[in-house]
Amino acid sequence: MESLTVSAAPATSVVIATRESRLALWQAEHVKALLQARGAQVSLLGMTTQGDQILDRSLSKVGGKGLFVKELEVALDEGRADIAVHSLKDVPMDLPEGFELACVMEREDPRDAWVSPQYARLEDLPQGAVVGTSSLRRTVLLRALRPDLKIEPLRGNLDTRLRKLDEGLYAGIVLAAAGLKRLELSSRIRHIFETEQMLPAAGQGALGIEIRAGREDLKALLAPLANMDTWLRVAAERAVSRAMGGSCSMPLAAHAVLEAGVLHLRAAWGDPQGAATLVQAQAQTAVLDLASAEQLGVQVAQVLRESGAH
Ligand SMILES: NCc1[nH]cc(CCC(=O)O)c1CC(=O)O
Repeated sequence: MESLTVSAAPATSVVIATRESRLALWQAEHVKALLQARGAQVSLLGMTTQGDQILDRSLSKVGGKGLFVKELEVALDEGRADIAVHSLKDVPMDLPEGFELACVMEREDPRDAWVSPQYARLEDLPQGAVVGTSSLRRTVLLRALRPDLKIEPLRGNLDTRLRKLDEGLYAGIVLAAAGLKRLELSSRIRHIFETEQMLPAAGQGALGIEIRAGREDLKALLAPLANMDTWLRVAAERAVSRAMGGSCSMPLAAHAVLEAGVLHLRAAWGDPQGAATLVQAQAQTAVLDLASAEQLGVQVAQVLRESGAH
């Protein structure tokens, strides 16, 4: 198993750049508490990103999920902050030159949740019911399960999405279980989809900490926060996305589990304009390090492409 080589003395004071949604603040506070417990002085620098501001269009049309991390990276670059805490799902496959992922932390529930005031499960929806999601992945997975449903766009942070549901615009919506659990909104969950039914997005439920490349003092401080099992799983998942073209705005799902040293990876792709059927692939390998996890991802992506994903 890969270990983190650390050569500098750990940083003692840290500024965390964070978006200001409730979930982003929860995540930043979570890391703050962990670092404070290790004796560091920690403060938060809150900021609004383009991803938070653009609510009327699908992110895949205006530049993708990178919009959630760009401003935070500028703050790191200018030295106004030291680290940025991200939902890994929102982090582009390749970080810009000069930045790196210092660690991947323990994963929350990676699955998707069904949220609906009226219908306990997706199966209970009447023909043609309206389901809210702006995720291409959720759209193609929902369509494969229920081709009759009408999928309508739904953007905004978790509270905004729940409010739009409560306003009656949708029969139900699909959200990441992780965000709902972190914000103590689990009571809104009617049903959690098994991963076989609704394959999660690469990195869903995992947090990653981004730093400017070469900040060895920060790496030394953050090393104990890393969870190697999660890191191996998301390395494989993210490698599928990268090998499929790197864009996060793709109708692509990738999910890995680690059992007795064997990494099992599944991926699915759907054509939002084409048939409701999914292209699926899976593979497993005894995993030794991040490089072999990524190799598994590349292999699965190749099978997807050979089966018609593009
Ligand atoms: N796309 C937005 C987003 N980014 C991260 C999460 C929370 C779950 C996670 O940490 O992966 C969510 C909400 C959602 O997809 O419902």
